[in-house]
Amino acid sequence: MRVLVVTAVAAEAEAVAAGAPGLDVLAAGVGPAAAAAATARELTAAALGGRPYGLVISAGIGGGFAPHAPVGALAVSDAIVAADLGAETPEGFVPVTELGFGTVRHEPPASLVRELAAATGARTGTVLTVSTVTGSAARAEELLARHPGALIEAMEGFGVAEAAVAQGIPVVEIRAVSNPVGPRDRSAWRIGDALQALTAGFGKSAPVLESWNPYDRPRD
Ligand SMILES: O=C(O)c1cccc(C(=O)CC[C@H]2O[C@@H](n3cnc4c(=O)[nH]cnc43)[C@H](O)[C@@H]2O)c1
Repeated sequence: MRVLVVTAVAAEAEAVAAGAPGLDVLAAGVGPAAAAAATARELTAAALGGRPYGLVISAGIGGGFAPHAPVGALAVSDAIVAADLGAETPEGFVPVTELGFGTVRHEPPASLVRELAAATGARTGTVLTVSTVTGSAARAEELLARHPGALIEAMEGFGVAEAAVAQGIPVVEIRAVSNPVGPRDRSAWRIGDALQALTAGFGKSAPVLESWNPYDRPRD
């Protein structure tokens, strides 16, 4: 099974490739729109070339919600959620699904999440996709109140997932925590530590990714 890993920037792609050199890795740009466009292009080219992908992974660094996702931790998504796709109303935020449109959530195969977490020691939980990085405690609390299972905030997963799901391909997100979600503090960033955790996590994930087959598993 071919696996496509989609990161935002080259440093993340290099960290993934250092851990799992056998995977195809694409640096697609920052944000959900760039991620969706590049992922769709890559999946379509592979399918037209007769070598379709069987799994897509959104990967990179991300913000961690305290206390469950400290800096340097690795997380595997059991849900990929668009956290700011909706409307502000006098009563608060309303997701697009409640407005009668689209979707805000994709769920990776449970067996894959379990096996990746067991192999890597990663935490599992919801990974939020946002278009605006959280910069205050109030916003972090608001997101956690709406998504009590949230572990991570990043900017690409939902875009990658939309592109994969549109082509019937399973998707999962793997993130290493570079900073806490909350008040803006560039001095608290640990990008090097997060990239190292990403490399180690992909190194441990490689055997799972080589053997996982969505077609010969009992139902999740
Ligand atoms: O300038 C800031 O305060 C700031 C804070 C956090 C992240 C950024 C970025 O521009 C990084 C975007 C890039 O990295 C991923 N990422 C890493 N940490 C976070 C986060 O806390 N919230 C959202 N995204 C994050 C993201 O997936 C992008 O690829 C700037």
